[in-house]
Amino acid sequence: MTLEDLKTLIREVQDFPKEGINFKDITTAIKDPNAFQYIVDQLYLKYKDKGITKVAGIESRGFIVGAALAYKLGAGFVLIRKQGKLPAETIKKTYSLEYGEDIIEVHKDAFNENDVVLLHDDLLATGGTAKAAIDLVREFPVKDLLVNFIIELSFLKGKESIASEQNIDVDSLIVY
Ligand SMILES: O=P(O)(O)OC[C@H]1O[C@H](OP(=O)(O)OP(=O)(O)O)[C@H](O)[C@@H]1O
Ligand SMILES: Nc1ncnc2[nH]cnc12
Repeated sequence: MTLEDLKTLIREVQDFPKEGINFKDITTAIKDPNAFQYIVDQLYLKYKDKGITKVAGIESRGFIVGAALAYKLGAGFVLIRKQGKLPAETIKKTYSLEYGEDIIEVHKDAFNENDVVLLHDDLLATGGTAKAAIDLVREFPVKDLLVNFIIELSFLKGKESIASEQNIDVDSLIVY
């Protein structure tokens, strides 16, 4: 498996969920055992020496590889969820994304001062979701925060909007 092989396994669906959106569908990649293993292994190689204590995955597509990666790194896993799904006390952020608006939240006891957090999602588009998730993690006194995506849509400038102002290590496996 190579990055080029992986790219061919990501399906593009035109006009989903709205007209004008070219949706990058990872389901066709992660159902392939070699591709799924390749994604997790590539991210593991990048982060294995960074002292990551917790991977925080963004609902829902950020849970899939995020949880596998946390297991492989020997880290814990934290759920950043859409509003109303987490049972205990939370903190929340409203955000806009490429095709709408939403609220995400995380449990108030999710992180502590010993944590080096790797925030993970499948895809970076406008950066609205990631920025809200970064703001959530930044409410905790964590040691460090790194951010990772499987896919970045660079023409939407999401990386600029999250990395430049906040000086954060942001990386993506595939850039379109
Ligand atoms: O950079 P942005 O413009 O904010 O868009 C990126 C977000 O959009 C998608 O999630 P979606 O809200 O569709 O939810 P899902 O993972 O549950 O499908 C994707 O998984 C990212 O979380
Ligand atoms: N174009 C896109 N494809 C898949 N997920 C997305 N989330 C936001 N924009 C997206």
